[in-house]
Amino acid sequence: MDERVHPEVRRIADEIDTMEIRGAATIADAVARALRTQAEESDAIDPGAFRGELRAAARTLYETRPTAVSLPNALRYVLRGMSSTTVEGLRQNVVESADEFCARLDRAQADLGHVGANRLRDGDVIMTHCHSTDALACVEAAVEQGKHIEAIVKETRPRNQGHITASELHEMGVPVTLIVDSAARRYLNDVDHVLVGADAVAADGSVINKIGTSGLAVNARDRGTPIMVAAQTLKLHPGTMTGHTVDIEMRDTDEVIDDETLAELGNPTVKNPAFDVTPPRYVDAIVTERGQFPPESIVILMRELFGEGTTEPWVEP
Ligand SMILES: O=C(COP(=O)(O)O)[C@H](O)[C@H](O)COP(=O)(O)O
Repeated sequence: MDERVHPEVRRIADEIDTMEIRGAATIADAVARALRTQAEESDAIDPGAFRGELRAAARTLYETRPTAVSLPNALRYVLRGMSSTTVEGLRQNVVESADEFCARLDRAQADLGHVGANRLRDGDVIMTHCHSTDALACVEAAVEQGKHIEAIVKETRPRNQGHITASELHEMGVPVTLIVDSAARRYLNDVDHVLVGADAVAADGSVINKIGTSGLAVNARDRGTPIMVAAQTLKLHPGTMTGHTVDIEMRDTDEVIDDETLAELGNPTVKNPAFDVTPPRYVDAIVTERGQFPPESIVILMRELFGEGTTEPWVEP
């Protein structure tokens, strides 16, 4: 571990790694705040040392989880603000960029919520997978508009993030039916929209989200149920414009089965991918704070936002 990295940044990195901090938007908010702390607490004596410290902190955060592109996008946003030639000026740059980033994130989610809410009608039933703050912002806005929405919530094995979704929908006054993941197809006939979030959206409109999203989308398409992805532009993956693919995180097998039970089964191989890729043909709309897009046209928005490429400011020059 790099000694220059502040203990608070390490703590946040650990919590992202163990998923106490999870979900793409929440991770982005946490890493921006972590960089802010690193800058505030830095005792670097010259601008070069300060930049090196911030790079080291960013690298520690970057290496926690590979799939949610909101993480590197947040690091880029905060670090690209470093333009001053003095330590005090650089500190100020980072604090301001981090604050601006977090405020924009909140605003984007609220704006996206209003766009998504327009797709939902009074009396609609949605089906959710995992827990997405962007997706729930759409439901919240619809409820605030006075619409009655009901939800069928998939539990989302192995980590059961569906429980968080069920509890937050309940707090909004949305009646919830909780189902096991394998019951999704059975209940799709009762559903008006599948509503999920995204960890990354690729330039071709593919959606990378919690494992099980692609199977749900294929089944929904088969039943004619529209699939709506709520993803603020922070989830757009700039690297995919230049041919890079999205790395799918493989997590520990102990999330799936404990060692004792595994041994009783004769120690079969266990695979635990955290995410999957839903091709654009199974997605009806990607809802962002900039409006809704058919997945195939998302690349136009990406070019506008990122140009043709991006930097990796956590890499040593
Ligand atoms: O797949 C997940 C979370 O996976 P994990 O639990 O493994 O982090 C969420 O759907 C997206 O991150 C979007 O969330 P949000 O809309 O809150 O950014």
